[in-house]
Amino acid sequence: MADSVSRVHQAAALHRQAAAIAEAAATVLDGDGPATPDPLEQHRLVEDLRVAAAALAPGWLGAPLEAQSLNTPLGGVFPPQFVRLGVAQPLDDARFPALVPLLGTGHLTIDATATDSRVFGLLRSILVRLLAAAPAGSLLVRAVDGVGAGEVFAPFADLRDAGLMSPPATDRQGLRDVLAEAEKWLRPGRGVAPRRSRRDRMMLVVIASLPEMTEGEELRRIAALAQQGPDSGLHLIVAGWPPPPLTAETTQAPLPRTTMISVRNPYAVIGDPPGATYGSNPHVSWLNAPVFLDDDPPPHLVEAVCRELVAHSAAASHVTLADLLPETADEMWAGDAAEGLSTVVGHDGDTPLILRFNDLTPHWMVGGRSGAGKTAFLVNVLYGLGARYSPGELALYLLDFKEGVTFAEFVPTRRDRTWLPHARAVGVEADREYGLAVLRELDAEMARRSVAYERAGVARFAELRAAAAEEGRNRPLPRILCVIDEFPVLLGGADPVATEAAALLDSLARTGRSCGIHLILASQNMLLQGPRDFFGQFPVRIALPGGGDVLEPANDSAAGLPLGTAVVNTAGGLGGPRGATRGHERMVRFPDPHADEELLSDLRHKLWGARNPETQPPRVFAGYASQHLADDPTYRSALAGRAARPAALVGRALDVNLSTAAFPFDASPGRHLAIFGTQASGSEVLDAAARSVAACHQPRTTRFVIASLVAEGDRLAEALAAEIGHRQEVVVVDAAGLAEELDPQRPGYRVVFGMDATPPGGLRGLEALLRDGPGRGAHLLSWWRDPRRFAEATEGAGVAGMLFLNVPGAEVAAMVGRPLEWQPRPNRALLHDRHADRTVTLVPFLAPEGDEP
Ligand SMILES: Nc1ncnc2c1ncn2[C@@H]1O[C@H](COP(=O)(O)OP(=O)(O)OP(=O)(O)O)[C@@H](O)[C@H]1O
Repeated sequence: MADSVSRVHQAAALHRQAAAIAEAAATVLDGDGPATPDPLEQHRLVEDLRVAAAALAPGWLGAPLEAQSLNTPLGGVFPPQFVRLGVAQPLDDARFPALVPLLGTGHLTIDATATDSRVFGLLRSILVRLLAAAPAGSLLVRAVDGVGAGEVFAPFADLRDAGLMSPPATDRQGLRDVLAEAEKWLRPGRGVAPRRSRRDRMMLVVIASLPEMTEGEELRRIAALAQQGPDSGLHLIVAGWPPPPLTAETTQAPLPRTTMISVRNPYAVIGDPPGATYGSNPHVSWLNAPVFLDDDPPPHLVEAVCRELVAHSAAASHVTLADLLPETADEMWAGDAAEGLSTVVGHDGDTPLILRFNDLTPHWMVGGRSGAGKTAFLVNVLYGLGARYSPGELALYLLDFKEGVTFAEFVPTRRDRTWLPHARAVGVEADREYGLAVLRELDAEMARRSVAYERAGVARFAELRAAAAEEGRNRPLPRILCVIDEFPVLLGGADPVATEAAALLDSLARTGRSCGIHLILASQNMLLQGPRDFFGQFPVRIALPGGGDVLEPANDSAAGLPLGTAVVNTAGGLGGPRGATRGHERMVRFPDPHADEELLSDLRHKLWGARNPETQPPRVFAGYASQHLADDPTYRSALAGRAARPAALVGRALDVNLSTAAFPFDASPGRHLAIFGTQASGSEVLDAAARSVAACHQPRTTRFVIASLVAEGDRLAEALAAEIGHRQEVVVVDAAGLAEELDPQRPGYRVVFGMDATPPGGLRGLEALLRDGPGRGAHLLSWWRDPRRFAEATEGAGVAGMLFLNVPGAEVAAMVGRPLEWQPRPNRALLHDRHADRTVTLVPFLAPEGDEP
């Protein structure tokens, strides 16, 4: 620190000295003075200027790059203030480096774009100088090149992974994104007392050429950034400014706080820098000597600088999953959750940052754009906790509402049968209904715990656990952590699911803390516009790249974060005074847990191996997965002869247990099942329903009549007849045969594929069968592609069980007789039982063929 202060003092002294020399030189260089300057005197001054330039722009900033040694060390004073643009040549044989102040002062504009080879070379040489001279990682470059497709920035591409340079924006939207990021970089709270700069990073926006169609709006934003930027460490280099005016609207003044370069042939003229002048003559506002701009730097030089910066960033960011885990094997599962849970979430320099779930920091919120490493961060936290606390101390409920695999690694798969033993329920690409069911389960657990508090007469979770231990309960009460990725999906939409989910989340957020129930809500799009006091329950805010929204609007500390870093704030995102450090905010680096798959896999196997062998695997809901009758536990127990009464099993309900959705048959009139939907999956659900009913009956105790009236049903009907034929009497009929079989006096099941295709007159017996059949053990299981045909045929004779596939909500409402919450979507169905007045959304049973990967 003292070192850098003294270096700043030194630079300031050099600056004063150089300014004095420049002033003396200017008198002579202002060639339009009355007397022709003495060449000898000019040579002497040029020499003085060279000395001054070497002091102001040492090393990388001012040396000729073609002669620059690769061994010149990188880094130096922050910020590198002066940078060389080229060589000024007042006389044929007298030259000195032409410098401008840029970082820490203002901006640079060039009146030609990088399509001019001199500008092209200049931009690269300025970039390599600044990147090499600034302390590694302290200069973030945002690049725009509307015309040249980013070619000028190509040699710097390696800096992208280190987060130091963005991929060049090449169109108007890209420009807007860059401007938006730069605007975020601006310090808020202008107009309040100036604060000491806390930033140790600067942002440099380099526009090599504006995209076509750039409009007045963007140009104004650039001008506004130029006005406000320097106070916040934001600087611009704009080539092609002012842009050629297309309309009065796009006519632009020079940018404020800017040194302007005007490219002539073969030299350039450099205007006065902001707030200063090169000359003493008030009529001359430029450096009164032609300047030959620096050429494109040697490629190996750029490459070497980039390589070293990337290596530096990799070394600085080298945190591995092992750094977040307990150090020794003895510490595995040694944690006691009575007072809270804690884990290391990342490293601040060399210091591990420990975060907690306890009374003070009960819930966390995580924000970051897509690809910012949210999954990585959450997976780290889950393994960190899973390694420290046993499943008896910590239970996990994991919900992911986006397409992706955030939590898929915690559940058993065909390839790897292990699972994270703490996981109780895992939803991958979960449905909102499933999310709601999980919240209900947590709410019920919270209610049970609240009652236990009252009974035990205690107020704190640790006391509750102690009381339970005294009562001789040998298992401690675990803390529960529920992680919800993309939680806005659950709360989105103005429907009853959203309303109930919001109420449950609110109650969990408020009351959960005292019951040992904790939440992590994550999203790429925070919109913290819900009730303020709801978000107030989340004191821990973690901002990953692009996730600054989780912080207070006035807190800009997450601007420009590279991948693998996060701002962790434990004061609800509050910024607070820009002091040297903020006690409640840290920037940490965190690893990509999947960088070392072997370590990860070993860890999961170790945790799984240590579980109580009686632990059940988590209940898993994978939104995209099909469900099959053959895997269903209720069906299996029916096959084993344990069915209490016949029921058609049609799918798995969207509840936490994925319970089997069943339609039971009894003797009440109307006890039949009708399946609706044009999709052929209707025939598959009917097939599952018929198989399951057959399984519920002891062999040779009932009779099945099977008819397929549509081509889509033929194959299934045939296979079904063969299958059921092993256990029960089966008759396969055509439309005419079916008409005969619609006889309520004959017990048994009629299974009809495509019943809407019955020829006219073929449904005459239907009404009687529907009404009187059940009393005699006769039931109809049918699939209708067209619900209207069903309505006409049944004419109000009730069918109690209706299962809807791709049937619009309005039609469902008309058939059920009242509105129901239903949006038809792939792989989902709605089952309504009129008698029980129950409706469930479910994943229907499909035939196993065809949908397996
Ligand atoms: N700390 C890290 N260091 C380096 N690479 C990382 C780090 N964290 C994540 N990554 C990589 O970045 C990519 C995106 O990470 P991740 O999937 O975690 O992001 P995400 O925010 O969950 O994205 P999405 O929301 O789109 O799923 C992955 O390829 C991952 O390997």
